[in-house]
Amino acid sequence: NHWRRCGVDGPVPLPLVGNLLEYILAKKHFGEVYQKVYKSYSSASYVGIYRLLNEPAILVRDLDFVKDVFVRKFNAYHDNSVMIDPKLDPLAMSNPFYAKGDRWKLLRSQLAPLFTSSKVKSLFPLVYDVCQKFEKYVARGPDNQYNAFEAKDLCSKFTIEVMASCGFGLNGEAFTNPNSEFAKFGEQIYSPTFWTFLQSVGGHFLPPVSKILRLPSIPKNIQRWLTIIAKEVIRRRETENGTRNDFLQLISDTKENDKILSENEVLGHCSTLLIEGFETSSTLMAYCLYELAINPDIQKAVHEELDRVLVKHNRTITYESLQEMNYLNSAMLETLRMHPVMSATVKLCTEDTELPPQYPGGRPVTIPAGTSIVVPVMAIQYDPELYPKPNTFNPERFNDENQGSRNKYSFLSFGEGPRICIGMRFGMMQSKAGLATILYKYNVRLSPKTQVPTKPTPATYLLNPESGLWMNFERRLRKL
Ligand code: HEM
Repeated sequence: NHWRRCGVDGPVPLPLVGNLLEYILAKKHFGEVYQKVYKSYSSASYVGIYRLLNEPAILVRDLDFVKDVFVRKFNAYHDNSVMIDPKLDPLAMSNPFYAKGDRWKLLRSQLAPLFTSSKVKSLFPLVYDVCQKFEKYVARGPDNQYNAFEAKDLCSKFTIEVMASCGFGLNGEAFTNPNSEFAKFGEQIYSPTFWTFLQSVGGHFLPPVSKILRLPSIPKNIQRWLTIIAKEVIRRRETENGTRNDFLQLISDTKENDKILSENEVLGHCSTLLIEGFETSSTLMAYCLYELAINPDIQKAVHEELDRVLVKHNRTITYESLQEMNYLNSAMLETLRMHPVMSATVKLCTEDTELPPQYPGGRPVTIPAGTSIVVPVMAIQYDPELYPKPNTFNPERFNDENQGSRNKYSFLSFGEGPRICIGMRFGMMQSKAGLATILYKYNVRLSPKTQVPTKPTPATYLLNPESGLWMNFERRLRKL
C-alpha cells in the first residue's frame, strides 16, 4: 500500500518479490524487467515499484527527472543504492562506486588525476603491446570443439591482460596460460554461476540477506590473491627503486595533503581499477563484434575507415590514429546504447524530496529519505521516441550532428554528472585499440552456435550474453 498511500501509480506487487518475480525466477535480467514497467506507463514521468522484500522504489521515466537525479539535485541523490560490509569486503571499501557522502568525494578525488587525457595517452604504449599479443592469439585460431572463438571470453583475455599491465606492470599470461591467475580471477568474478546470481541478488537488492549469507562482492580467495600480488609489486618497486608508467605508479605517486597514500589505500585503488576496468570494456568489445558480424554493411564501413586512417599512420595503430576513427567510435557508442553494461543505475534518495507530479495536472509527491531511485538505462535507450527503430543497430545515431540534437540524458551507459564513470576515457581507449587491431586484419562472421538475437543472462549484475557470442575471424584481403 506504500505507493497507493502516497498517491503514486504503479504495478501491483507480489508478496516478498515485489515486481521482480521474473528476475528472481531467473527468467529475465532485472534491466529487462524494469523495461517492461517503463513501457507500461508511457504517460507517467515515474512509476512506483517494489523491489525484493517489497522495498518501495521509484522508477524514473522522464529525462528532466533523470537530469535532477544525476546533476540538478545531486545533493539529494548522490549515493548509489548498494551496500557492502567492511568486514566482508575490505577491498571494495576503496571503490568509489560503493562509497557514500564525504568518503566518496575523497576516493573520487584520489582517482581522478589518473584519468586525465594526458595520463590515458601515456598508458597507450602498454595497451599497444597487449594488442600485439591479442593479434597473435587470434591468428593461432580457436582451440575448442566448436572451432570458433567466444567473443566475451576472447575480449576478457585482452582486457585482463591490459589491466594486469596498466594496473600492476605484470604479464597476466591470459593469452598463453589457461591456468593463469589473472584468467581464473576474471572467470570466477564475472562468469554467470549460481554464486554470481546470489551475489547480484544479495549485494544489490537485499544487503541484510547478503550479510547473513556472508556474500562479499569480491570472493574471499580473490581478495587474498589481489592483496598478495599488489603488496609484492609495491615492495618490488620500493626495493628496485624502479618507476614505470602504470596505475600502480601513478597512485603511489599521488599525494593527499602532501602525504603519500598508505599501502592499503594504494592496494584498494589498484583492486578497484582491476575489477572495474576489465569486465565493462570486454563486454563492450564482445557485443560490438557481434553487432558488426550481424550487420555486414556496417562492418564494411568500419573496415573502410580503418584502411583510410591507418594508411596515414604507417599501417600501425597509434593513439593519434584512434582519435581519427570516428565511425568505429559511433559503432561502439551504439553498441553501448543497445547493450548497456549496467542496464540500470540505482541511486539512494538521502533526504525527504519533493517529486514533480507523476502525470500532467497531478500534484507533487514527497518521498522519504532512503527511497531507492531506479534509472532504467536499458529501457530509456530502447525508447522509440528517443531512438526510432531501437532494435536496429545504427552507428549514425552517434555522429556529431545526431548526438547534438538529442537530449543528453537519453544516453546513460556511463552514467552522468559528478558520478559519471571515472574510467570512461580509458575504457573507450583500450576497447577501441583492441577492436581496431582485430578488425583491421579480419572479417568477423557469426558462428551458427550464437543465438540471434542474443539475450542477457539474469545470473550476473552486469550485462552478459546468456549462451555466448561465438564467432570466426577470416583474414581480410586488403588492396595495397
Ligand atoms: C566501456 C567501459 C565502461 C563502462 C560502460 C562503464 C560504466 C560505468 C557506469 C554505468 C558507472 C556508474 C555511474 C553511476 O554511478 O552513475 C561506472 C562507474 C565507475 N567506473 Fe566505469 N565503465 C567502464 C569502464 C571503466 C574503467 C576502464 C574503469 C577503471 C579503470 C572504470 C571505473 C569506474 C569507477 C571507479 C566507477 C565509480 C565512479 C563513482 O562512483 O564515482 N570504469 N562505470
